[in-house]
Amino acid sequence: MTILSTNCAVCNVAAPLTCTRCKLVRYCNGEHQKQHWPTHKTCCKPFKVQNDPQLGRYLVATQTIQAKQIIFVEEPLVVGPKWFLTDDEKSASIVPCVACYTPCRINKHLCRSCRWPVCSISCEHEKLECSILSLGSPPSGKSDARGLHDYYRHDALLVLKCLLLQRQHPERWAALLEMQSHEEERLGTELHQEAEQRIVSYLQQRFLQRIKAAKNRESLLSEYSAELLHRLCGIIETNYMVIELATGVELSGVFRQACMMEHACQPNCYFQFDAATQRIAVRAGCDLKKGDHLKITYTNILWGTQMRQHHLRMTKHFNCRCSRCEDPSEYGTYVSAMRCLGDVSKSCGGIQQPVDPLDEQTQWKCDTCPMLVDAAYVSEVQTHMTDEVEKLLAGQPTASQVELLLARLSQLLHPNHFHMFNLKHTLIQLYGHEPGLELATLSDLQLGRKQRLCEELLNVCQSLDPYSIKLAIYVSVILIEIAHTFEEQARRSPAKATAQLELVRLRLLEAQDVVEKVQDSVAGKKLLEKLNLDLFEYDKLVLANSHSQNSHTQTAV
Ligand SMILES: C[S@@+](CC[C@H](N)C(=O)[O-])C[C@H]1O[C@@H](n2cnc3c(N)ncnc32)[C@H](O)[C@@H]1O
Repeated sequence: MTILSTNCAVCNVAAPLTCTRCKLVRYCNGEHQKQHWPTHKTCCKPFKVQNDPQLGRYLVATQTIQAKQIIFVEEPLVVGPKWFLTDDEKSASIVPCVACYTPCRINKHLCRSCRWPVCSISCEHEKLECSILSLGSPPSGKSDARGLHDYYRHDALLVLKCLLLQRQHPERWAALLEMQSHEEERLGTELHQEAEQRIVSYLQQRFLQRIKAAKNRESLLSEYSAELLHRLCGIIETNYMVIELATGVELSGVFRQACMMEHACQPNCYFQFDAATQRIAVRAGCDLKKGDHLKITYTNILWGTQMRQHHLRMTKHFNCRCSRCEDPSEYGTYVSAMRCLGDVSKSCGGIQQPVDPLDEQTQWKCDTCPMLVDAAYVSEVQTHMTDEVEKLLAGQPTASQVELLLARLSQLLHPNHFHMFNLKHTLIQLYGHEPGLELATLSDLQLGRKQRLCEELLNVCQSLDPYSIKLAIYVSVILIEIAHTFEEQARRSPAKATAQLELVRLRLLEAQDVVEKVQDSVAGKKLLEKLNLDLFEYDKLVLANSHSQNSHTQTAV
């Protein structure tokens, strides 16, 4: 993706100068820059940094900003391999190339100097990083998989890359150290212990402690104490942003300004990453007014309040007090709500919600009967269900298997509960696509169910994320599936076909607009391809429909 035009804003020729304030607009010469200023000043750098005792630094719009407008573009302070690996990734035989992050076999090609995995022998990486990694004792050719994984811990390299800034970019190093690290809150926590084992002792014992004895130590690093490494882990943990490349590779980056955006469970900004320049562009997700805070979501927007709060407390050390977190019904979606089972004498079927959603230990009360249940009970039920849902979805289930689990969970959960949401989102992609359940073979009842499920899911998404920022992929899938049901209905009832086809067109265009935000991700790219095919199919249907309408008219005449 090219984020910005590289041409002059006045005459559109290749332009070497950039507006020094916003760094967004280019000019071929100073004359054109001056000439453009009266127009450009109305939108140049439309935000400022502010400070608050609770939020720390945060960003505020200083003027109206239109939806999708780029608010700022910036280079990273540091970018490196994915910061948190899943268990499967920790023991995978495919790892990111130490130089360019292209996935490569762990023991196929190794950098000639440091002996770390590279995608090809000619792919070179940064010299200082290579010199430090060269101090290690790489596993021999005979090492088993465990030995290789213990040594090549690419998830520790982001901290090493931070350390390198001391020498490579002192100004970036200073900016990095200004970032919030929550060092004190981390002490004694699991996060701290994990960082000690995964990063700090690993980097120190394998590489950094060998600097003192190195012949070229003067040219390496001077500061690498355990305390400093822990501080860097805290800075990364508090601030890192996930960057998904078009290849599917996930990186982690720390950005001076973008990382100042505060968290809200309903975001109003989103960002796109340009792999070629490594720059990030922050865009408005909706129209913003002067004084609006620029907000992104640090956690999973589809989780219920208790899970989001827990995650934010554990990893970012704050209690979110946003309007969604304060609302027991979560904007009327009930994505955390449980079904009340009543007591031994009487069943109920009411809805149970947290009395105080901001309190982890809160009781949950029924909206119909006096029943109260403990947070521990709710948490146990949810954990059990997480296991069941994850297990089922990991195994590529059939529609009838998903329906069975849905029916079972519906005894205990609100129809919009996030577990139900996940199952239903899978189901809408099975009805119409599973062998034997293709659109044409669905009964009217099944087609109606698909459509109702789509509408329910869309309502939840629009309440939680009205600008389809975090849920762009989910929403595009739903819109595409709604379009499929309308298309099938058009095929089934020729009398209503013209009206149904218009609905298909509207839903597909809506999906196209939403998917634009995530067009650089693997899922976004796939959806765009699917949308193009669907639009082609739509055109064919419109043509066929107009032929059949014409022939009807002629027959009637
Ligand atoms: C990515 S940093 C944001 C920049 C940070 N405020 C600074 O001054 O560097 C994340 C940290 O900002 C604070 N923060 C962000 N959003 C917040 C919110 N909605 N409520 C309270 N604190 C928040 C928390 O301390 C969090 O760990």
